[in-house]
Amino acid sequence: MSLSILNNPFKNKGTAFTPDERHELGLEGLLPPHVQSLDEQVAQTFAQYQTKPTNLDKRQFLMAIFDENRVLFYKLFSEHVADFMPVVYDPTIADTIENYSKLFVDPQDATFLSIDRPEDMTTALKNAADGRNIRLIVVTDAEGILGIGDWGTDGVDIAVGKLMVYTAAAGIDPAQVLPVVLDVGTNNQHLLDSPLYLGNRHKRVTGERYDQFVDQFVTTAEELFPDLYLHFEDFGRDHAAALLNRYQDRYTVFNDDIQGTGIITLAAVLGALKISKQSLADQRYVCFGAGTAGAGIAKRVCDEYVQQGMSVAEAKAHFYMVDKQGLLFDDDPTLTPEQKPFARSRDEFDQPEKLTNLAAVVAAVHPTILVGTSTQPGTFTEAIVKDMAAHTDRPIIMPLSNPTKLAEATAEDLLTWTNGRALVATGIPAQDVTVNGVTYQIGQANNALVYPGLGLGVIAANATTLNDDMISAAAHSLGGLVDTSKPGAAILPPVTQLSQFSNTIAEAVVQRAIDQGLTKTPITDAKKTVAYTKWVPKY
Ligand SMILES: NC(=O)c1ccc[n+]([C@@H]2O[C@H](COP(=O)([O-])OP(=O)(O)OC[C@H]3O[C@@H](n4cnc5c(N)ncnc54)[C@H](O)[C@@H]3O)[C@@H](O)[C@H]2O)c1
Ligand SMILES: O=C(O)C[C@H](O)C(=O)O
Ligand SMILES: [Mn+2]
Repeated sequence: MSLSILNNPFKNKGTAFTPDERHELGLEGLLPPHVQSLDEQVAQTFAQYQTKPTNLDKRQFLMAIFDENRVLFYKLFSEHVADFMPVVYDPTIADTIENYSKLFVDPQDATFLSIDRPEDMTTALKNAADGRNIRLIVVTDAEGILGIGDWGTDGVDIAVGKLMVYTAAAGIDPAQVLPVVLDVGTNNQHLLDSPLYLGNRHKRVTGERYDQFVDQFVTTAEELFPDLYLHFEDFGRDHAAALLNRYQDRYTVFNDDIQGTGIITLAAVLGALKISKQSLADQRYVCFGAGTAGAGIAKRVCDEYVQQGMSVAEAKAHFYMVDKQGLLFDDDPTLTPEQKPFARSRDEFDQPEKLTNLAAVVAAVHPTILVGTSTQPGTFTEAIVKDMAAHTDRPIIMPLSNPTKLAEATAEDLLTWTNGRALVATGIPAQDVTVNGVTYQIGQANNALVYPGLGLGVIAANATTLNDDMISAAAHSLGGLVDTSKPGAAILPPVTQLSQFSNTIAEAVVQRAIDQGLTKTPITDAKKTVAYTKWVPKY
């Protein structure tokens, strides 16, 4: 019993156990005599954290604390959110995924579901829940981890990391969450060849068996955990939108890459327009990399046009999608269902056959908004950016591909090339940039700025569904928080305020659920409901 408490991160307080507790729990002699307060533990561990030379070392150190003591981990995280985000989450999480099998020491309470053992599904989920009331699952099949591709079982860390941010940012109870990886194999040859690889050593299963396995997972999880909010993360382009469409009317589900990214990028656009004092109606939008995120964002921004009073056809006329083949045309048989609504007609252009790359499209279209979700580093070149900036005063440019090594451009280059005129947000955190004596703060257009608050709202409301209205409310609540009074202001609120605006988002989402009658039980006060639901790290 005594050792099981020290080994249970949900119950362990380590040196903070009082003499009475030590006596009651049979811990006499199992801890050093001095009793520390939580604050003392936080100060000591933070000092130790600061001695670690690299972000990967820092993360390893924090994960050891996570494995031992959740309260301490989240108290520490919540006091240093902006500091820890790039270490616990993106971009360092990409390094941990790329080295997962090599660095493995602990499964970190994740659930590993193998397509080769579907008969174990129920038992596995029950084992992992261990009697806990699970309200939130982040599930991945790891086919499209960030922009780094297929990582099989090793992609489980994205589910673990996303959940850490949920709790640190929005106070989701860490005892009510479950990270899940669906190991359906991997097409990553490097993993298949690696003697250390911990996942199933075969190619990805696709088709009917894949669909059945995912379906078995969704229905089993929903049955075991009836108040579940199910977050899909980093599925491949062929599955992400299809799965969202399949389940969103039946269950309370969310796709972060489609919807989370859509919300944050719309919020960034609205923030930018607040600064430039322009209207959405006057924008021309180019998406570079029309995959899961690119199409998800375009849909969200397009819906905003419609909400502001345009017809769907008028709204779509503002969008130009570019993928590997160049501008997407409606006669292209390879278009995905998500790309189709935005494909253009060749008749609109003098020389459509020339529009096979981003530079040609920018030259032809003169976009005012350029969003990068292509996974192709450095593709927002100086020539392209200068061409764009020659036709608009305040070009809105967002290189969103993660991690750092895949970004389409750096904030510094974008501001330098445009003499400070570009309104920029990046996927990963970026330092301030000074151009001509003005210091520009760079907003982070990463879905981590919205999914925690959105999730807290959905969970607090115990919403029966997550619909477009609630999603739109989340985006708008964030846009209102941008401080445009100073020159160089960022187009999104800073990560240092993540806890505050997660709360704002959650309240807006609960209110919208109440207004639409979508709460499982009657709720009257959104603010109180959110406050009541939040978990606080304390002993
Ligand atoms: N900032 C955020 O919050 C956020 C959220 C989601 C995704 N992302 C990033 O966006 C990127 C894409 O993610 P995704 O989930 O959409 O992946 P995806 O695979 O679904 O989409 C990538 C798209 O880029 C296209 N592409 C590849 N090479 C190209 C090229 N040379 N020119 C033009 N297009 C090209 C692909 O064909 C595909 O359609 C990743 O780097 C990911 O980290 C960022
Ligand atoms: O994980 C992130 O940093 C954001 C996003 O979900 C992505 O896939 O890149
Ligand atoms: Mn993602």
